[in-house]
Amino acid sequence: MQIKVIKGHGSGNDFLLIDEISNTYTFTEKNRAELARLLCHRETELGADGILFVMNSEHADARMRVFNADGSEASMCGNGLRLVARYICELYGRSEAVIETMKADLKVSKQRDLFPDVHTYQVEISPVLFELKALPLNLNQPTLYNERIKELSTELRFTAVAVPNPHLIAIVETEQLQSGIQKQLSEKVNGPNELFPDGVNVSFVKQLDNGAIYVRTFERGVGFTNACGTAMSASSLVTCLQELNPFEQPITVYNNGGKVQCVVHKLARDYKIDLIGNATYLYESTVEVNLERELVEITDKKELTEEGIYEKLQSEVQQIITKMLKG
Ligand SMILES: N[C@@H](CCC[C@H](N)C(=O)O)C(=O)O
Repeated sequence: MQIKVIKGHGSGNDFLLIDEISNTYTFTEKNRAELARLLCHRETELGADGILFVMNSEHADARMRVFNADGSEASMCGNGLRLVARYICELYGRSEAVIETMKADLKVSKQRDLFPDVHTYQVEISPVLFELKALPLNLNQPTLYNERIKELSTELRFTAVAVPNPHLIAIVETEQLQSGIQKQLSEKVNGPNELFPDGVNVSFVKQLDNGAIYVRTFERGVGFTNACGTAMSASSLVTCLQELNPFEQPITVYNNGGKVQCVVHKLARDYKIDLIGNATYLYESTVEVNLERELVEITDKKELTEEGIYEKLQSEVQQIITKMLKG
């Protein structure tokens, strides 16, 4: 079959966007998982952290489904939603839209560029759930807030939150970032294990100046990625709850692929987060895919020029991260 894809990224978290609104593909559920495993594989010419399928919605402007590189489906994807926001706003000539995701309809809108000439979108991250059954996390307590999990580490304290995909977050110091502990415990909770039967995204967060944090995430179904939008949003929330950053004010979140801003809103009964960052396209291409024989061939490719502009933001951020890690 022939498939048109757009390769893009949000903070270096890269995706293949497939438009099922304008094209009449007849993918089965099995096909979507197979396409994710095949096209995202880094040894193919494409390679990505996941696939974003953009579909018609019965009640919203469009629907997003996100598949991780291992073929598992995630309920949400913050960086991916910014790409879908851009795609739908440009497709319909709008500056805002509502996108249906697995568990919620989310507002998205075009914003002033975060960095000169970098397309910037804001997406809503909601619902926010602290009940352990929402992740799920099998511990004999209702929630986990800044607490130890003895099976994972004797020194780190974790908060568990679903937004609504599952996240485990630890606020750490530079030495802990530089140790191998994040990889070790992330692999444990994302392999067969009793604590997190569905796996979990694991983030280490370091507070920088007031109003700025650094977040590194090991993503469920992928491994370490440059950035994870839902993780940066959940991490911002955790820093507000620990009074490291204020609610209702922009928090700059540095990551290995760039930077975003998060604003954490405290509502009457719960929280919601605005995630604001780039939606950068790298190229558009047509691929010939044979799922049975696991073959992919790019038959047409149009490079776009946006990455050169984004690299300026990226090099500024790299200097900040290097300085931070040197202490
Ligand atoms: N990178 C995404 C999250 C993608 C899904 C995640 N790996 C999961 O399985 O929950 C983001 O930007 O939020």
